Amino acid sequence: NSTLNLPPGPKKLPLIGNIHNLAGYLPYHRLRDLSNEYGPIMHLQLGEINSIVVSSPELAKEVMKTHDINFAYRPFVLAGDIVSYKCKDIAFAPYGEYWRQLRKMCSLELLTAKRVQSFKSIREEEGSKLLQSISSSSGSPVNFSKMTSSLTYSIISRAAFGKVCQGEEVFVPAVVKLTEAGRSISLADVYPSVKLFNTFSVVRRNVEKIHSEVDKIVENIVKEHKERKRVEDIGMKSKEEEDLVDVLLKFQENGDVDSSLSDESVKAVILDMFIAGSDTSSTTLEWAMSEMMKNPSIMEKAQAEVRKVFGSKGKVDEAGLHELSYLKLVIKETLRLHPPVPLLLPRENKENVVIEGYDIPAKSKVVVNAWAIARDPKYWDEAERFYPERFINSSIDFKGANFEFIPFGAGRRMCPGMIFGLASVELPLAQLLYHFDWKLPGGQKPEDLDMSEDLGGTATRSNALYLIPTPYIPPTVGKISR
Ligand code: HEM
Repeated sequence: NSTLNLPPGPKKLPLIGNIHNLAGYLPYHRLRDLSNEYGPIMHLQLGEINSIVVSSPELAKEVMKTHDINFAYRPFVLAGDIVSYKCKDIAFAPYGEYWRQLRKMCSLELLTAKRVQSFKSIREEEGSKLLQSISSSSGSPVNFSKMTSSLTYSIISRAAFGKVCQGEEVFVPAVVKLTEAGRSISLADVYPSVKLFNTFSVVRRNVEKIHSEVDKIVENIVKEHKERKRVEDIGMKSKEEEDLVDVLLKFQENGDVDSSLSDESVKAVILDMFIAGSDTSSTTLEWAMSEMMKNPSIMEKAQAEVRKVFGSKGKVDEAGLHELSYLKLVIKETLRLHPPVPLLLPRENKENVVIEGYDIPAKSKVVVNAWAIARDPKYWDEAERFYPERFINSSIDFKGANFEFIPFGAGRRMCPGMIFGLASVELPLAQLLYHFDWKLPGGQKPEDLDMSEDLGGTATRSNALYLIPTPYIPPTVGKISR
């Protein structure tokens, strides 16, 4: 590195480089503080790995648009390698033909607006179950965080596996454990040349153990689907009845994915859907509700809108969601202040490249601090304030064209599950606002609500959100309709 003009960064220590600069902090907070000192493009040495941290919209655009192909690779992460069946999923697959085929499958069938729409009744039924369970605790505190997390897992479970699958009840808790274990950083990740770290890694042992439990269950689910398909001839199933495993098996059978969609690939993609698709939505629900509890006037406005749109219907359905323009602004503002994946997924560049006059060596780990960018007062007025109205008459959106607001990433590797994710947030949020009034427990005032964060699989609240629900009785309706 000594002959290169690397971006600035904190002083490096022998052997560990800058690892000590990150230990013990929330990484995206710490990286924002460091970038305030060293600038929007920073170099950190993490053991043997060159790590580049980008913290401005302009530089995010350089990485994810101008040099998109070069930065479309993912760095090696031991835990991710195990979870993804050696990169046979979408998120860890290296940029190339196999990954391209998987993404094509997402945009043609797996995660299209039409497919997401076909899961409407799943969302409505699971939402109604949640409302019933909250109703039964009316007047006493409910663990809102836990409830929304189990809601989004149920939605993805039913979308992925259909209705009846043996082992599903153990599968979800095992995937939660796997997601937690899968985020571990191991010595093998930062000292790849020391093969012993890879072979004898504690992370390897833990993750392999949980992964093999999960693998057995998902293997059975895939087998069940194949068997059912043989007996029933799934070709007769309408698209609305297909679940995600059915769709993947159809691609496998037709040889559409480079003739190489093995059973392992099917399992890897299904696990991706769970890991990438459930906590991201429940975290968004949790923060949207937290921000509205903190800002009662916003809560009132959102509730007034949903209660006006659905009026005396007695229930919220997806057909009317497009009328909830203020609720959509609330969700947008939640994703700005609380992007569930604050550092996106790390990228790796295949070739040496110069950015902002600095050398970025090939195979650097490149991190975009989307959280810091979305709170930067240079780009946002009253950046720390939760203010959904900021998006009225603004063309700024999260679809990957405005680099100051990239909760779903941008460019080739942008999240393919955005429509699915938003659908799993909008309906439940509207239902929860329509059917209940909400209070903080223990006489807490809005300003007392703790908003501190923790980085689990996603950037969640550090303490679960407890709220007291009081059922709202719509003008001409006596009970929650199912
Ligand atoms: C609020 C919900 C969600 C948010 C905020 C979110 C965010 C993200 C982000 C930031 C990335 C990395 C993008 C990049 O590297 O530029 C990503 C990747 C990905 N997401 Fe999502 N996501 C959400 C929901 C979902 C859902 C519901 C699914 C699937 C059912 C999904 C599947 C994926 C996959 C497969 C990738 C990897 C893409 C690739 O590497 O090519 N996500 N997501």
